[in-house]
Amino acid sequence: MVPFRKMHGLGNDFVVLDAREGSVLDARRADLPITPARAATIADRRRGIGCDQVIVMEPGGDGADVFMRIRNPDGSEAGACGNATRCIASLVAEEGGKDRVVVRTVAGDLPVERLPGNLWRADLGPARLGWREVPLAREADTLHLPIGAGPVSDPAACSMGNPHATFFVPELDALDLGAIGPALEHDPIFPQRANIGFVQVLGPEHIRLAVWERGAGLTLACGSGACAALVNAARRSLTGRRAAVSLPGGDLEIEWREDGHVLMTGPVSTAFTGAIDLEAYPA
Ligand SMILES: N[C@H](CCC[C@H](N)C(=O)O)C(=O)O
Repeated sequence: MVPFRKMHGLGNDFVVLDAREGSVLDARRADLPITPARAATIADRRRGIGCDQVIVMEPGGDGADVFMRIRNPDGSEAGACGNATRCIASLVAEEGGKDRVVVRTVAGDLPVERLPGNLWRADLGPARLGWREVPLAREADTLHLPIGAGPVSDPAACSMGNPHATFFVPELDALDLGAIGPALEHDPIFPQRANIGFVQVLGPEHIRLAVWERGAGLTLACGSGACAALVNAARRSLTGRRAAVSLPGGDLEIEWREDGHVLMTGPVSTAFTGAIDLEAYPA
């Protein structure tokens, strides 16, 4: 049996598996790999445990406390997951009795620190603003992309280690995100698809955000999406460089630092722990 921990950040939920040295899933063992197919079944809310992302902890290597592998329910690997970054950081901080840890991802090393009141602040690294960094399929102004669907158009785009487009709308509740999300996620301008954020600006330090996530669909919260939304709002002078981002699952505090790095502060929760027979999940 393989132990797992069911965690979430503002309702953006994860199944966390441990493949570090000495764990049942020790990454050096080839017999129980978390393949894309296996991750997809684990994430399935009927055939598996169910979650927005499957997170596998692997050895961090020099300079990092842990490596975080991120898989969406469709099996695709992602370069960033803000809410899971806080969750994984809290686990390794607890293990090591530390208040500051480094979570390594394919997109870079992310320092995370514990704050009072079950809050964690993660540096999600620099916002990448160039069209090749998003990435886009062709040269375009990342502040005004020539795409749209239904009532929305003219998004801004950036990468937080994963691709994001941000649409600015007058009233979030007037949108049918399920109807327009898939077409935008798969727009040909995004060669790696994209996470699609919809923002209603409430003031210079407060925005509402809903995200249709790449490979996952509508989630209650998206940490990297909140970072991208704040950066894109600030680039358009709709907010300052720091704002509260209100998502369906709750609020994150986001700051786009003068050095380009984006800080995200928010809570961490564990819902339950359990164990699964991984052999029952097709590789
Ligand atoms: N669906 C995202 C990964 C998870 C991002 C989100 N859960 C977060 O908290 O940042 C992608 O494919 O880039």
